[in-house]
Amino acid sequence: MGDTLIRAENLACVRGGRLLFEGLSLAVGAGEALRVTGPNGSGKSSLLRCLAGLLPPAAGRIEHPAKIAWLGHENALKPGRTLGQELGWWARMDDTQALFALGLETLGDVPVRMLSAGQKRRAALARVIASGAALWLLDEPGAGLDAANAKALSAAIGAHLAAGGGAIVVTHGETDVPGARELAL
Ligand SMILES: Nc1ncnc2c1ncn2[C@@H]1O[C@H](COP(=O)(O)OP(=O)(O)OP(=O)(O)O)[C@@H](O)[C@H]1O
Repeated sequence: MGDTLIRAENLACVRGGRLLFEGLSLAVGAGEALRVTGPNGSGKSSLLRCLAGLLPPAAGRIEHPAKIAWLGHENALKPGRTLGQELGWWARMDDTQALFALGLETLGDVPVRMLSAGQKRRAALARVIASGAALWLLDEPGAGLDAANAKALSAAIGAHLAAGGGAIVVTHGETDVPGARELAL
């Protein structure tokens, strides 16, 4: 493994009084990806929230030397602001980031609430890419994307890994994560 971006040992997660998983350990290094799979309700999103520091685990230890960018089911874009206001960093985007931005630039003056589901997802993904974080934690990132953008997402993850980043991606199979190991819950 390359430089460790995140390491978790013996994690347990309890939600609503129910034990979702225990004794779970994982590590992701530079250039590596983990694909988290499992049935609905098995705790994939909860695991990602624990790793992102948004949900305290019931047991275990998490260390992440790397800066994290987390993408949940919601896109965390303010509905009343325009896309241009929310993504005011267009000028800083490079070619890879433009994969997602492509086609969105013309929507800069549109309030976020009027964007389509796929457009919002692409904007949220563009923000992850532009964050500069080494470790991406992506919860069903391909939700709402058409085939071309799903492919662009996989390419963006691949480019991130090739550049020494890492990713943990929750997916029901809609996102191809190049070279990923699988963690099945
Ligand atoms: N805030 C909460 N309070 C109580 N229980 C919760 C809470 N959030 C999630 N849960 C429960 O935790 C369990 C795991 O949910 P989680 O969203 O982590 O599953 P998942 O594997 O990501 O599911 P899906 O594939 O449907 O997205 C579910 O039974 C859910 O009802």
